[in-house]
Amino acid sequence: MAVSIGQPLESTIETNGTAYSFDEDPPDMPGLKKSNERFRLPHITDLFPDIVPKYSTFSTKSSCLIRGNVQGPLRAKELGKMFVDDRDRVLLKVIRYAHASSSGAECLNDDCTFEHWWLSRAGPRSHIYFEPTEVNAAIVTCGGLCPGLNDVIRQIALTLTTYGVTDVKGIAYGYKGFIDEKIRDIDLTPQSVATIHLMGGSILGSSRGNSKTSEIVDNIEKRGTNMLFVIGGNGSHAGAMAIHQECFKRKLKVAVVGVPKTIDNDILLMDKTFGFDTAVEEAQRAIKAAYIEAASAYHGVGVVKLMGRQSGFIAMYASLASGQVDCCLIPEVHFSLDGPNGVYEHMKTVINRKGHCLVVIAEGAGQDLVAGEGGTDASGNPILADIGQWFVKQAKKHFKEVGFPAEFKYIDPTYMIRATPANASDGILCSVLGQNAVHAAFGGYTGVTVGLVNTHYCLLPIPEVIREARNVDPDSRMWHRCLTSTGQPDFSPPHVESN
Ligand SMILES: Nc1ncnc2c1ncn2[C@@H]1O[C@H](COP(=O)(O)OP(=O)(O)OP(=O)(O)O)[C@@H](O)[C@H]1O
Ligand SMILES: O=P(O)(O)OC[C@H]1O[C@](O)(CO)[C@@H](O)[C@@H]1O
Ligand SMILES: [Mg+2]
Repeated sequence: MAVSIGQPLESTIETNGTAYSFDEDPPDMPGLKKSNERFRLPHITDLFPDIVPKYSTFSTKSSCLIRGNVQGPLRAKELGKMFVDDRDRVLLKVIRYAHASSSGAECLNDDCTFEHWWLSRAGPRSHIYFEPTEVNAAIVTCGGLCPGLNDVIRQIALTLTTYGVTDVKGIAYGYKGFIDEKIRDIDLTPQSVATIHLMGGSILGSSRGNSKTSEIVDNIEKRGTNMLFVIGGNGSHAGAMAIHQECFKRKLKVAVVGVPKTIDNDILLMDKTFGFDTAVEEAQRAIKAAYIEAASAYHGVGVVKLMGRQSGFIAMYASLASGQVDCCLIPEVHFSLDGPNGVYEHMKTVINRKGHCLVVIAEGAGQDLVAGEGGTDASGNPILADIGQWFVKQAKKHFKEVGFPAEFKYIDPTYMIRATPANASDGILCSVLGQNAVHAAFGGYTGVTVGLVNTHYCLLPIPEVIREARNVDPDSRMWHRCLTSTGQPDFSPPHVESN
């Protein structure tokens, strides 16, 4: 039997995306059944089916906490549209490609049959699975820094307070803070977090490596933590998932919720992650400086290195935003330096035409050309060779050898960019993600993360967003737009047919 959406709040409590009981998809929601399987969100009731949730203590209509059962069915009409229904869904994809050859098309067949994938909507639920006074919450930031970390920490702490939680701890220096007894927790109160978003970095500190799941969960158990918020990238999310699974294995009632942090924007399925916009904006200062230096020198060449270990989103968007960039090199697109279609030839053409040239290079670009440093960091991420310095050295050598005068100015603003506070648009993204992480935990969800998908905030199962790193698709409209802006040719080395 198909169940229609939009039942009033008084209806029976529905949770966990399984609320639709049907033999076939509702007529207006093709693909719902398979979406509910693929994007099923783990829920506390999977482990404790007998938990009876209570009416939410969260309200935007009351300036004081709503306690006990005051907010019963009688108040449902009054509270009106304040809550998100567990059955609300957001479409993952919205373009219906006519053919697989359409730019950016990802299709299962030549006709590009449209697939409906429905995601769960994030937001406050009418019923909660934790008694706020019994919540012992912990927040941890792991991996590299990113603009907006403090905004997320702040908003999680403030939203928890809104529900009536009084025990919120910051775990210092990433997962290490759970394991190393010498590392002290940081008390997070509305007062202590009030202005932290005005600063870059993370007031909790961060780290890589050192994350033995069983030891972390031992510590979670010892402290009695029952809500854990992990702000981090794909590695941190893999860690969060492992913690969630270990908690389930030990039958611990702990909600583990992630907030994706990646300046590189390399998390799957999401429109963008926080810190990315700020990075693109902050990169403009370096690009502009490099442009001015290059344009003020005879045959000046400005080179700017930007972050992007495996994904060139920052370099691509920053180049597009600048409009001054003549050559953008990213990890996803191989390039050759020499030859008629190589980077050097393009640079010479641009210099001959304009008198100067501007190159943006992502840190992960051209790693096949430069001899790598080899090895991995504490978390197992590859340690990259410095492509920026290498490129400038090689290019200088080349131009000297061919007798083409050129003056190079190199800027590496990577850590300056990473340490800046979030801009306004990231500030909003961080705040909404932080709030939604808390709503997810109170709604009983665990092993989930929050993200912006097609401009709507969604809850996603962690494994779906960290299956692999999200990359720039060289066939995408955005990369083609970047190429249209830089005017660079296809630098790919010529394809050699093998016998
Ligand atoms: N597969 C995994 N399982 C459990 N923990 C992991 C896993 N991968 C990484 N971690 C842990 O997650 C933390 C952060 O990982 P990592 O340093 O890779 O940063 P990240 O979250 O991916 O962010 P960034 O985008 O800055 O790399 C580390 O403490 C690391 O040990
Ligand atoms: O210097 P760290 O902390 O190893 O981080 C560098 C890496 O972190 C990132 O900023 C991702 O967080 C990558 O762009 C970069 O390769
Ligand atoms: Mg990572």
